Amino acid sequence: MKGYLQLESGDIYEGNWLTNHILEDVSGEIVFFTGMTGYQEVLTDPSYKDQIIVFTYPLIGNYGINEEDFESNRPHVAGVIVYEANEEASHYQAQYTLKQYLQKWNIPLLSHIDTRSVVKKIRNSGSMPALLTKSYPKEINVPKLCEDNKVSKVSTSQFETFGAGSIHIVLIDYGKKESILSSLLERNCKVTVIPYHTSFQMIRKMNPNGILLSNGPGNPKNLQSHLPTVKELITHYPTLGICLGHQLVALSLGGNTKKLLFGHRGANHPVKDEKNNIVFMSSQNHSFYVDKDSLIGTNLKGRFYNLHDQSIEGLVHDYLPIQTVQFHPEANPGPAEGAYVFDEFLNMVKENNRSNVAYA
Ligand SMILES: NC(=O)CC[C@H](N)C(=O)O
Repeated sequence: MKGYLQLESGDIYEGNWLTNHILEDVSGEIVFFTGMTGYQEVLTDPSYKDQIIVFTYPLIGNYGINEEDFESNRPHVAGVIVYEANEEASHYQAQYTLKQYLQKWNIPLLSHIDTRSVVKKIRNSGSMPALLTKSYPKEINVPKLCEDNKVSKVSTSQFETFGAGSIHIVLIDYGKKESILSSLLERNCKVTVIPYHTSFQMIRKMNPNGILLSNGPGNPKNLQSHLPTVKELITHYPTLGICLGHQLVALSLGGNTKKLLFGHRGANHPVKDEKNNIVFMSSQNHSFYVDKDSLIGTNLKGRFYNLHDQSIEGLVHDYLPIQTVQFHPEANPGPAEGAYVFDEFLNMVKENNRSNVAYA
């Protein structure tokens, strides 16, 4: 069955609508991911909530979908665009093909779209609203993007504790990836995952040794009303902020975030760590970034930089034990070269315990 991708710019692409029983049109912000593998992790990363994802690698689905590599309990993308979708999954762990999995969750999969051309459009004009439809669009009817609070759609509603280590980390769930939790558990932490709107007083009662502010979907400025809590947390506890968490730390201390033209989404973004004077490859998924000039007077300083566009990839604080990263140290998908950020964070937490800094 034919299907169409319409961009806000007016461009229309014809492809094959593979998830046949899904009849409705879907709309969302169109973004692209450049990794050759890792589509399962991308589909289930809550930071992709409501986005239409274009995979640039021309053959997606070879190894199917398995039970091991989910980053959350369901896919979050609004729609999926590929050049070719492999309908036979050849991997011993595969439980579904890509199409079966998306069909199960009512998410349209459109193939044989000229993904190169779509990506060139996005690179020139920026991430934009797009529509996936089964009937040829006769007029421009791409809905505007909805600037809602997407974090509220993906954060947990429960308090849950994992692991039994002596270091207790409270993980604030703005739409966390499972790999962030497992990165802490592998390092023998006790981790309590909590809803994003939990108050400072309640977190304080949990007596954490450190705070991890997770990744999450949408514009960080949609969480304006939560910034006072973030500020209170980071001035009382050693903190690691990842992606959205990094952006919230910057906003809460008076910095500013802006939107990139087309975002960073892939598994090979080179990052420079100026503290250790090394360059490594990182996994990334973000549209927003912290504006360097806005940090003047905040006591936050850049430590990590993206070598493609020099944008900030991580911050440290002049005197508080705060570390933030825009990239994904938990990888999945992509290289784990930045995983030492978790070790540094836990060393910072232990050091803080030892010196017992009298924060408040
Ligand atoms: N992965 C993330 O946490 C993304 C953060 C934010 N939603 C952005 O797009 O920039």
